[in-house]
Amino acid sequence: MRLTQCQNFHDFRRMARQRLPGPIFNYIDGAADDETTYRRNTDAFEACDLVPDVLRGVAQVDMSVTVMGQKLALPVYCSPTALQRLFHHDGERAVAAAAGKFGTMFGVSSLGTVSLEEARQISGGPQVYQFYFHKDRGLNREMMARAKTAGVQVMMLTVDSITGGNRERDKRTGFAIPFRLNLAGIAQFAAKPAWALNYVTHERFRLPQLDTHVDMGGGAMSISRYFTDMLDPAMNWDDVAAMVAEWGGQFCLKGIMSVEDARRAVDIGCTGIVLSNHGGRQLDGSRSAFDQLAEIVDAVGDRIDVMMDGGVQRGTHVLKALALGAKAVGLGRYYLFPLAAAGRPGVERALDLMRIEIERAMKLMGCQTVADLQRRHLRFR
Ligand SMILES: Cc1cc2nc3c(=O)[nH]c(=O)nc-3n(C[C@H](O)[C@H](O)[C@H](O)COP(=O)(O)O)c2cc1C
Repeated sequence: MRLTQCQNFHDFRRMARQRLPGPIFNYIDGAADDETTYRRNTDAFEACDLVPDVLRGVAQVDMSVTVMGQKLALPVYCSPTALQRLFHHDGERAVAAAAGKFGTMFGVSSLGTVSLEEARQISGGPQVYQFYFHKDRGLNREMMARAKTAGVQVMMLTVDSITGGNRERDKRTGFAIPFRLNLAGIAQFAAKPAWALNYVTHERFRLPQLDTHVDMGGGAMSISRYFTDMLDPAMNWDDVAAMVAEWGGQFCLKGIMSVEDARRAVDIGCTGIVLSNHGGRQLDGSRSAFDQLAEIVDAVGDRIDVMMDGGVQRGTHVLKALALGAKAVGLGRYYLFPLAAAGRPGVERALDLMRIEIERAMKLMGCQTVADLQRRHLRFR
């Protein structure tokens, strides 16, 4: 399969599956427990229909939005994801460059494989630093100071990962960092020699955000042990309030779902929240962000920027979320499969297809600007 044959999410996913060793494909594609939340994330968009206006003079369409003080040319951004150089040797470099080209925002994960400083130099677009809260408060402060020095515009604290989700596909393959593959996993790596060749002929795999704290080489600290040993399950609202004050800029919480928590985020001075269930990878059975969106927008939408992610595969999904009041929509696997399939050209093609789909759908909906999209354009079945 070739990149030019990829027309949508499913095509990119198929191409990524052909290229990646099974354990890595399943790490991206998988989710927690029975993966019910993962499935619902996309299905939720089918719960309502778009009701278009016509004859609205849509020769020019402006897709830009302003979210957390950042002007984005598109109402979608690349949500932070871990370990991107495992998926393609260019990893975050490819995503940062593609996001910059399309004038949108991208996130670098604490578990990113390219340094946030390097990503900042590659992309002209606004950058999010996705942060986990460590037991070591000094480390938290150090990481925020580092992000500030690098010129990161938005701090994003992930709050839905207080403990690791139950990813049974990874247990079956033995996927872990450092690799601890079982026999079946090793066989699947052997079946994809092109990936293996790229992996060994490019620079060593690193986690530059955590380099000095997590030893990947000797197998001393795996990612799951990073979660259990270094992150602080005692984190509470007071801890986060202190971080928000210390950062003193755009700060959002990723993984808020309840109205109660959304109000608290406003109270402690956050400028944004992302409704998210981590792509179904954490609490299986939790509600989808799209299902929960209207309730949250109604409660706090006039005081804080509400974003959402999870299951977005189409421009029309984005339009539905915007119509309910989301300020912008995060993409996860939508750009990860293209990254795995073809690196930077893959991510660029995916973002371009998304741009074309959003523009076309806005025209067909009779909307010149994102602000024209209203609740009245949606009817729930
Ligand atoms: C492979 C993978 C790695 C991820 N790594 C992180 C991470 O390091 N930090 C984080 O906050 N979210 C992470 N996420 C969650 C995404 O940021 C986003 O919330 C999710 O992918 C959205 O769902 P979608 O993939 O259906 O679009 C990850 C998701 C995937 C698929």
